[in-house]
Amino acid sequence: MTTAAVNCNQIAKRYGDKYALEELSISIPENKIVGILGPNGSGKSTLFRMITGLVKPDSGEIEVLGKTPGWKTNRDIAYLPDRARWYPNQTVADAFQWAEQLLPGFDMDNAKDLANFMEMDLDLRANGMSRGQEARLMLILCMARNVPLVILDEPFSGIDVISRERIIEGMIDYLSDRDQTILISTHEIYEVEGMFDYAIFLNQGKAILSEDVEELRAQYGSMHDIFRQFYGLQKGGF
Ligand SMILES: Nc1ncnc2c1ncn2[C@@H]1O[C@H](COP(=O)(O)OP(=O)(O)OP(=O)(O)O)[C@@H](O)[C@H]1O
Repeated sequence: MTTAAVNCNQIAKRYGDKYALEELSISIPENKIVGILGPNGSGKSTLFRMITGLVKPDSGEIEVLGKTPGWKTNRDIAYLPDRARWYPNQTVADAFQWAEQLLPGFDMDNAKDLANFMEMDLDLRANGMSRGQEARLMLILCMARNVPLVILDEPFSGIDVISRERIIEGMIDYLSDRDQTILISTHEIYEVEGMFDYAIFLNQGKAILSEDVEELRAQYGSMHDIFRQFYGLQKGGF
């Protein structure tokens, strides 16, 4: 039987009179790479913030790794928020040392391997980093951690298309023998969908599909095709 990493039962979260999440009931299976997909404003980041305990549901129940989210569960979660900032004068190597001291489960050897395939120079200073290099650093800090749940909120934005393809290939390889649940939200669905074992499609705060990718492919075609069918995807993105 598959165990759930995250269970949401009839979750609602409202800002003013607008629902960010509404009647959300999903069960995210353990040890899978899961695409959390949907157009702008569909509730992806709100769901991630709720999983990390930063946002509380107005109603409904959420369980993460078998517990109510909060500081206790956060030791077991590596979270890459969509609007991260880095400190200006530190090098990549400094950032790794900082992470080794402060981030539970951070593994220096993993970080160095990841830096290698992402072509990150360890002497590069944060204030000299391009947006794409900063995105790589944040991704490495998150993925290098041996924790059961990793949340990557738009990890590839700012990374150019050629590097992105290489990074995604490297990630598939790196993640293939790790027992972790990885949640990834992305708008680069066409390039990334080969990574996913499971996908959840959100629309206006509700889950419209939540299924193994193989099942979804058999029923609807690619994840990109699902976007076309369910959200009226225009050519070139959404
Ligand atoms: N702190 C907040 N205050 C007010 N409204 C919010 C807040 N956070 C989220 N919302 C609203 O909740 C809805 C869901 O937002 P959320 O950021 O979760 O969407 P998203 O799917 O991550 O979007 P994107 O793809 O653009 O990152 C949006 O309508 C957004 O405006």
